[in-house]
Formats: sequence, structure tokens, C-alpha cells
Amino acid sequence: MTVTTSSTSTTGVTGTTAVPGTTGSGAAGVTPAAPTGPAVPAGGGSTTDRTGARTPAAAGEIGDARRLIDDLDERIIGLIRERMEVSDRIQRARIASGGRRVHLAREMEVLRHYGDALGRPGTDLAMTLLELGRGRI
Ligand SMILES: O=C(O)C(=O)C[C@]1(C(=O)O)C=C[C@@H](O)C=C1
Repeated sequence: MTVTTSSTSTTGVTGTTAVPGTTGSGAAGVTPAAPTGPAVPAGGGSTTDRTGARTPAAAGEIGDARRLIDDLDERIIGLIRERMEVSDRIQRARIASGGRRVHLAREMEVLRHYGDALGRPGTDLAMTLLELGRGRI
């Protein structure tokens, strides 16, 4: 199944773009443009492009900021992978010494660290990082 979203550039050109992960084939997840959506949002107003902006200036700013976010996300993913490797190394050492994979007291420290820094979503993030490191328990 392919889900498409309607988009209209600030130049008024309307097309469709596949939502990532919803295409059955195609590496880039992009389907050929086929005009479907309205050129003007329901309820009036100016045109929007794929950023949701209503002006070219805002679209440019959002596009620039999204590139920064994509770069940050790539670095975050790299750090997460690095964390997983270090976590695996610790667990192997503990298991080889006769200990258990999981060390709950340490997990509490990690959860508190993220919770103190980022609040409840930080605790959730730490739970995910721990799961990535040692699997589900
Ligand atoms: O610090 C440890 O002892 C680890 O094994 C690493 C780690 C983690 O990913 O932070 C993973 C599993 C443990 O249950 C606790 C923490």
C-alpha cells in the first residue's frame, strides 16, 4: 500500500510524496508526482509546501533547520550504536565472570540520570536505551 500526502510548493506546484515506510517498493520512498490535493488549504489561506510553511521565507528556514535535525539524528543514532557496543562489552564481562546480564541497581542510576535531565520522557528514553543494550527483560 502506498500512502501519499498532498503538497503544494510555494510556487504553487502541487504534487504527492510517499510517506516513508508506507511504500511497497522503491528505495527512496517517493512516488511520481500526481496532482491530487487542493492548491489552497481548506478554509482559505496561502499555499503550503512540504514544510507546512505559508511563506517562502518560513519554508527556507524550516528546510535549513530540518537539515540540522537530520544531521543531529544521524549523530544521535551513531552514539546510540556506540552505547550499545559498550553496554554489550560490560554484560559479556559480567556474564563471563559468573554474574548476570542485568544489573538493576545500575539501571536505576541510568533511569534517574535521564529523568533528572529530561523529565518523564527522559526516563522513557533511558528505558529504550537500556532495552537496546541488553534486550527485553
Ligand atoms: O552498567 C552495566 O552494568 C551494564 O551492564 C550496562 C547497562 C546499560 O546499558 O546501561 C546494561 C545492562 C544493565 O542491566 C545495566 C546497565
